[in-house]
Amino acid sequence: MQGDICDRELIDRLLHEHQVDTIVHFAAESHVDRSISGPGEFVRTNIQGTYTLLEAARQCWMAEQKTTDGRRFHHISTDEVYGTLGPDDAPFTEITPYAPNSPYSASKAASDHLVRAYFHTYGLPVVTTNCSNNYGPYQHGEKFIPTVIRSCLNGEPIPVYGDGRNIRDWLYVEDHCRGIECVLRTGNLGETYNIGGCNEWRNIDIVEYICALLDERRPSGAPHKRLISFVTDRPGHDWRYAIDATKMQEDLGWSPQESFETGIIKTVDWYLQR
Ligand SMILES: Cc1cn([C@H]2C[C@H](O)[C@@H](COP(=O)(O)OP(=O)(O)O[C@H]3O[C@H](C)C(=O)[C@H](O)[C@H]3O)O2)c(=O)[nH]c1=O
Repeated sequence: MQGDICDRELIDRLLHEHQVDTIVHFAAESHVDRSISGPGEFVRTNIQGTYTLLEAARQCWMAEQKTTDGRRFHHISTDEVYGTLGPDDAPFTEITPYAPNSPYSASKAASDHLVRAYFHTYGLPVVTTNCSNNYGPYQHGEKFIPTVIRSCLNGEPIPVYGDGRNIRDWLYVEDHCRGIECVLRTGNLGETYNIGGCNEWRNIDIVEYICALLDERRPSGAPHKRLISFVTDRPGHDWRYAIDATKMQEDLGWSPQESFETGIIKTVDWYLQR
């Protein structure tokens, strides 16, 4: 669906014309750096936009059609709402307190709270999933892994923020999709589920791994590692994210199928074949 998520008339029309009974709410401004340079659009899209969708669903399903049977509002969110971890901290679980640090994560936390409130106050049938860092084919070029691969292929500096020791938990996009499908089919209404890749990597290790893969698959005469360029750190840069996906595993039988090593080969090959 294309259009402005804050356009209530448009959303109402779509819900009615297509007799929508399931909403999977992916729409968001998602890039932390952009939220630092321009937080307003994140407040509008992520908070106002989620409110607009929730209100439209409540009006259509509850006020007009007067049934929530077979209806479901699935809100896609992020592990960034939990803030940052230290080296020895346990990974985020569904009961980790919210502590967002960037305008992006604060706007997603606000949207999660609105979704929760619509369940508790109005009984809207909602579920929320909070995922770790996605990667794979077709990812937006602003993200880290596309930036690394593109820089290598163009022979340009690979920008690594700070000392490159920040850690992320990498989730292959198809594992995320399988997780969402699983929650859509069998997740309990009102619940939240953490979907993570169980793949914690330091940024610098990711860069070196991709450089080595490209040295084999697209040799350029000199090691791609030479392109690594440490640049000014992101303000308020969260140090580590990691998800404990036990609830997904034990309650719904989901676990990621890709290791980082298998997922990154598929991703790099997708760029090489384009
Ligand atoms: C773009 C870029 C990033 N980085 C570093 C910053 C992070 O430590 C790491 C990943 O950065 P990226 O901006 O790709 O992703 P996060 O800031 O971790 O956030 C992402 O994962 C979460 C779950 C979401 O919810 C966000 O929507 C999504 O954008 O690489 C660099 O070192 N250089 C770069 O050029």
